[in-house]
Amino acid sequence: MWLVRPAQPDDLKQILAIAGTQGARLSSTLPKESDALKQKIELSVASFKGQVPEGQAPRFLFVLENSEDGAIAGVAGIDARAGSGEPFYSYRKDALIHASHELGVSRKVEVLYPSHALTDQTLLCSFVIRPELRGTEAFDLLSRARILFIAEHREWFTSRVVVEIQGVQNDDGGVPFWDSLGRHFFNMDFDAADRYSASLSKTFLAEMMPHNPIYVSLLSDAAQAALGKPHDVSSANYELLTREGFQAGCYLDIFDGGPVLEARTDSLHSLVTSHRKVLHGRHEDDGEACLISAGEGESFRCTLTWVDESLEDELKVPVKTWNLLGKSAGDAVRIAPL
Ligand SMILES: NC(=[NH2+])NCCC[C@H](N)C(=O)O
Repeated sequence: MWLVRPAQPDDLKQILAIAGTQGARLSSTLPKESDALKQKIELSVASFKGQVPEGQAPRFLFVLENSEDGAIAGVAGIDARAGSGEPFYSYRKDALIHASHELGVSRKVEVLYPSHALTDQTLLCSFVIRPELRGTEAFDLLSRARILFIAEHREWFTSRVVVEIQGVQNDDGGVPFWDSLGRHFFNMDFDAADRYSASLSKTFLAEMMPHNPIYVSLLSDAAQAALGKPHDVSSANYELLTREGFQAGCYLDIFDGGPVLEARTDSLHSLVTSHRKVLHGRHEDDGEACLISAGEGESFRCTLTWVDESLEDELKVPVKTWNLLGKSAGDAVRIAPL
């Protein structure tokens, strides 16, 4: 069975392997270097315990584990505050009218403004899954388990949630938006910049990022076409998040021009449709398939199960679900329809 649980220091090797399977091509906020990843896991462990060091914001990292052999097949994160104490960078796409009454011309010009507006909003991040699981139930579980976690610990998170979606990258590794813009200022490949931004400090962004607004019409045609477009490999993720109620607004990723999706936390679909129930009685493998989560903080677990709901708040699930969640009769769980 598939289980989502908090990442542990022992998972380091397996998580590194997963971060690698993405290939250099795929960006995520998951560091691909052992030391940075180790630190990220340590901060996550402290976050789940509610013991984040002074001056840092909670950053949670979950893994998708195959309970039969303990193999990890995916990773997903939540940063309680985007930027985690530092500014969080985006571009805001806006428009200006350039017009001359005398000449009788009027033109709408798109402009990208560097913005820190999303700083401190809750951020879904670091989503990586084995490619063969993309779009499956395990994929749903890994992504949506985070929303059940937010539902269960609502006070840890802010009233809005954002997600940066990977933007367009060609098969040869070229990133049109980066090649037309970022490359001129950062003087490095997209992959290098992407790697730096996944490591813990981001001072290089403050130093290298152009401070002035960018006129979209001065970018290459390919870069303009890529603005706000998700990468093909992100499409399953994009669709899932759209079903959760996320929408693309005016914000774009500063490196690849990918869309930034936004939602009101309290309207997230899995949050609204999930219910707290009490575990009671056993049940066979049939009925309604659901996501089920249990446990607070470091003991949080989430899996897929068959449920039989009775009147009142009692819930019957198969014995193996009880075992996987480490819960017994009378314990509270949360379920959401698949
Ligand atoms: N594809 C990327 N790595 N883009 C950089 C994202 C940086 C992120 N918004 C931050 O401020 O931390």
